[in-house]
Amino acid sequence: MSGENIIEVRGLRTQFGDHVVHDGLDLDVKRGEILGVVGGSGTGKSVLLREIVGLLRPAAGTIRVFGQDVGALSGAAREAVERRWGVMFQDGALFSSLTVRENVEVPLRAVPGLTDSQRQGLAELKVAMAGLPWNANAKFPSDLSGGMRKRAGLARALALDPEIVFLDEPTAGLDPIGADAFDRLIVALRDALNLSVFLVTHDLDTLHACCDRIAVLAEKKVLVTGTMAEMLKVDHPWVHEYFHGPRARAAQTTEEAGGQTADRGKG
Ligand SMILES: Nc1ncnc2c1ncn2[C@@H]1O[C@H](COP(=O)(O)OP(=O)(O)OP(=O)(O)O)[C@@H](O)[C@H]1O
Repeated sequence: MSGENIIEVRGLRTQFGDHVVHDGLDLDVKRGEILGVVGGSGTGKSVLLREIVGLLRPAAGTIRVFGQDVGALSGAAREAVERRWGVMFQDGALFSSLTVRENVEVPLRAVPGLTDSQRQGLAELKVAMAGLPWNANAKFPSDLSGGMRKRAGLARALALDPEIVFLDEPTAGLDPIGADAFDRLIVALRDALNLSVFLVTHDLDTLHACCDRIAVLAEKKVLVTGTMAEMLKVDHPWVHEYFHGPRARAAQTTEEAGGQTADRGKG
């Protein structure tokens, strides 16, 4: 991990009508790190992700990615920046009428000069990198398990060799073994591809297994950031309950037992 901030959010305000979700939110993501973003339901984790990737416009504040103010970019400059990140949405957000390989080909269609067979080959490579078997390429999303759909969504997020991957609750709905495998895949891909990862999660096991740092959203901002060890010392009611409650103890026990899945999600 370098000290360079690959994402910098400053003074972010998000408002839907009278409902203020973020007010004065600051956040840094460092190049090469896996940052876990946690917080109670409705604290605006997914909205923050959507704002950083430009799907929602904040009411105020700046978001710089790769040093560029993404809110100020348009046209070709904006597209060039968007090609440098990949997003995996919670449900995979796959096109149901396309096969897995065709879904992964969608972002590759924007790359000039690729022949059909080069594009197909690249898509198949990403499908393999996401840990899917060869025969998944020709399957439709409806033929896949939830875990396989997530891997297909990840393959699509990796299509353009991104520098940053955004993952929205990647292990939600997975069984413990599938979730453990996904955690390991995220770390392996970060190490192999030198990715920076912005990971929204409720999953304490994922925080233990994957994240270099954690950012806690509460009180309309990033209340605190730090390592898991630092989170354990934070004296704030929500943070304390989250990191010391029964689920946290189960996750800690699992980690101490060498990452075995037996206790994952219990508590
Ligand atoms: N397009 C929208 N219009 C109006 N309100 C919205 C919109 N998108 C999100 N919200 C509201 O913003 C708040 C934050 O939503 P968000 O989905 O980011 O929460 P979250 O922290 O990801 O929650 P969870 O952990 O439950 O997924 C919620 O109160 C939600 O209802």
